[in-house]
Order: sequence, then structure tokens, then C-alpha cells
Amino acid sequence: MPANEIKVTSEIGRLRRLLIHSPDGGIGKVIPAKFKEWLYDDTVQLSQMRKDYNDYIKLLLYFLDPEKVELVKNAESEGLPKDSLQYDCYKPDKSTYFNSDKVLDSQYLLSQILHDDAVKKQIISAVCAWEGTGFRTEKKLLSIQSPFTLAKVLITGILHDENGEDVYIFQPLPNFIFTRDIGITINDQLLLSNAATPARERESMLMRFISQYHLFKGREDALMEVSEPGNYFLTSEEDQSAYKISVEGGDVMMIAPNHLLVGCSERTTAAGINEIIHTIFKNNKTGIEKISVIKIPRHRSVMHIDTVFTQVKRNVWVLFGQFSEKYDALSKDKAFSYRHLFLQEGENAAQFKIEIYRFYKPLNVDYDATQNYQCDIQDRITGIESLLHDISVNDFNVKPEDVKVIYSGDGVFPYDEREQWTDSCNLLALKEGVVIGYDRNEKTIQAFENNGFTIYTPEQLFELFEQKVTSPDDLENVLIVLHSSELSRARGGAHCMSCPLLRDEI
Ligand SMILES: NC(=[NH2+])NCCC[C@H](N)C(=O)O
Repeated sequence: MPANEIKVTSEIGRLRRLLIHSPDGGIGKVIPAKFKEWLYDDTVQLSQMRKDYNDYIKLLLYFLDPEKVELVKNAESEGLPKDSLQYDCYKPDKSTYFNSDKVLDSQYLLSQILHDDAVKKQIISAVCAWEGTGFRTEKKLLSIQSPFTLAKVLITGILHDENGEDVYIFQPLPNFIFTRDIGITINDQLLLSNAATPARERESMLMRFISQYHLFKGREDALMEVSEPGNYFLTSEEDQSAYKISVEGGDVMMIAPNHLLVGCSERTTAAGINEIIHTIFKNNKTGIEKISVIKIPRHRSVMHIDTVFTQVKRNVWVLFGQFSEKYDALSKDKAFSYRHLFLQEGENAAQFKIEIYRFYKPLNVDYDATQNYQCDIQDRITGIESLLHDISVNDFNVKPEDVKVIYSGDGVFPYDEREQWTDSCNLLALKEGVVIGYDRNEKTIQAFENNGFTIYTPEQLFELFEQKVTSPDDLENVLIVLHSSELSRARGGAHCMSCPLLRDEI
């Protein structure tokens, strides 16, 4: 596998390379007054979160880069109990960092590109301009010699000053652990995010640099961006809010080689989706021929579609049952311009109304030559289960009677809602049928057991791997449950904490 190979054509093919970010010091500085703005709902005990996240990394290494497992095991056993040094092997700025080319930390990649002086200047000016800092701060940043330290400062916003004290120079990025949201691999192309809120805009910016100067170096034309048109600033405030473009990766799923799912949500706007549809259909290299758009309520509890459902196997899904079509009474079709499609019916989250539309790539049309091409909505799908059935049957050749939907909290109120809130529906597939979730979602876990899945904690699995009782290749129908009391407080699960770069084809 070449060290820079990037290609994803499904949500469940065996995972080979991904981008993550270990919880950094910025998370330990989140304060209640900033919850709303920084998209947190609670403070987090950083030390515990790190321990639980390290299990996640170790698990990823067992599956993706087993040679590095020895390294982290040795480092862990050398450290004294409770000695934080034992965890240094997980930190991208330490000399003992595990440094895998399959489990990549965005902070490490950032430090790599900061070795180049011209890139360093460009990134510092961009970040300082964006954060509105003065020239003094810019000079201070330029004077930091170690790229590893600088990468950390650019992410945490915390500088260790001359007196040895931590000072804020700009806001931290406590959501950078959710690498899912900053970019989406579509075949061998990358769609960059355009964050919905200022709290995450610096993340989008850093990802732009990381992908341009590292992941896609020499292949920059594989990067897709969506942003407002140049004359956007001329439009009225009202139009600006209607045409505002934002796209976050939790709303985009590369579900099958020719099929993309896009959520219209609190974070991804209708105008953003309009741009995605055109950008993707114009780019033949994506291989995408159909795009299904799922409109969910604009509500914090379901900020992206991956908080509502994720795929487990070709024929198995996990879904938040309150969004089941059994609860829906869809209105009759109307004629629409899809740009306004999702804004028509008000944004009353309490209605919890799901709408699904499918767009097909126009055939025999020279997309480039056709300005303002309108692609037709060809299908309207009645609800999420119908969509999931359609994908299993038509994209994966599953027999209709074999499709299974497992519900959050086993579909029982109030567990469905409680567990959806702590990411019961947000699972990451390491391979088909082997997924990572959270241990706190007990009723959902029970539902998985009832459907023939075996449940393991990371420790149990590490033990079984060590004793060679089983191996990542042998596992089938398994839900691995991470300790989650702290991780879940940041409001994202394993799906959010991963940006897949390479998966085997299904
Ligand atoms: N793909 C996801 N569901 N990401 C979850 C992001 C959670 C983060 N606290 C935010 O509000 O932005």
C-alpha cells in the first residue's frame, strides 16, 4: 500500500488509513460560559478522556498498523503507574510518538508541513488574520522554532510564555478531535468542509493546508471546495442567510461507489448542498452518479446525519427510531427549485420531519459547457428506512428480507433519545460488521446482542489478540464499546472521531 494512497468507496470496507486527532490541552480549557459558542455541553475531565481515547488509538493500531502496537505497549509498560509519561507515545509532539502512516494525527501532519518556512509563514498569517490577532502575536508564533510546538499552539491556541505560564492567544479547537467533520474522502478526491460556526472555522482552514501540502501534495486538483459565489457580499442580509454555504463531514457519507448521502442539517445548508451536487457531478473522478439528500431538523441533538444513522454491514444499520418513517406523515410532492427545497417549510425542530430527495447525474450532458444546469429530482424517498433498504438492496445486492435496522435504545422511549444523545447511532466500521461504539449506550448494546453481535471492551479484545484467541481478520459481527463517560461529553462518537482516507473496496 503506497504511503499516500487515498481512496474510500464505502462506509464499511476494511479501514486501512484514517485521520484522527488526540484530545489536546484546549479541551481542558473549555469553560461553561463558552459552551454554546464552542459547541460543548459540559466540561470534560481531560486525563480520563485521553485514557479512553488511547484505547481507541490502540484498537485502530491493532487493525491498521499492528507493528506499532508493540511500540505503544512498551511505552505504556515503561511508564510508572499513573505516570503521564506512559501516554507520551500517543502525543504527536513527543519524541516517543507512535508515528504511524496509517493512523495519522492531524496535529502531526500539521507539524510536518510547518518544517517548510514558506508554508509556516503562510499558515501563521492566515490563522492570525482569521483570529484577528496583532502583529506581536504573529511575530511570537514565527519565532517558535519547533514545528511540533507550533502545531500544538496553532490547534490549542495556548502559548507557553516566557514566564512559563500558559496564555491564550486565540480560542482553542476543542472539536478538532472530530476529524470526520473537516473533510470527506470521495473515491480518491477530498471534499473540504466549510464549517457552519466560527468555533470550527480554523479547523477547516488547517485541514485545507494539511491536505494541500501533505495529503494531496502534487494532486491538489483532487481537492474540492464549496463556498459562496464572489458576489455574495453584494446580496442583502436576508439573501445572505438563505444562500450561506456550510458543509460539515458528519453530513456526508460515501455510502457506495456511485452513491453519496448528504444531510441537510443544523450544520450543512441547502445552498451548501446545491453546491455539493454541482461540484460532485461536474467532477467525473468522484464516480458519483446519485446523491441522496436527507433533510433532518436543525437541532443540536442531531447536528449531522451521522448522529441519526450509520451503516454496520451491507444489510445492517443503526438508526434513531424517532426519525423512523413510521412516525412520518410526508406531504405531497411539489415543484421545487432544490436550492430552496429545504427552507420552505419552516425550521420547526419539534416537527422532526424527515425529507429525502435523490438527484441523478445528468447523462450525456457536458456539465462544464452548461451553465446553471438544473438536474432533476428524480425520486422522492418516503423515509430513512426506505433509503437504507434501497441502499442495501440496490447498492449492495442484499435480499430485501435480509435488511436489518437496529434502533437506538432498542427503539424504547426514553432510552432511544438518551442514547442517541450519547452517540448510539454514530458507529465507526473497522471492517464490515466490526464497529466501534460507546459502553454507556446499554439498551442499544442489548439490541446489538439480540441481533447476533458479540460485545467487547477494548481491554477484552486486546487480551484476546495477545493470547491469539482471535485476530482483527477473524472477528465478525462485533460491537466494540469504548469507555465513554468523558468522550461522549464532547458530543461525538467513533464515527465523528475518524476521517477515513483508505478503505478496501467492498
Ligand atoms: N460528525 C459529528 N456528528 N460530529 C460531532 C461534532 C460534535 C461537536 N461538539 C460539534 O458540535 O460540532
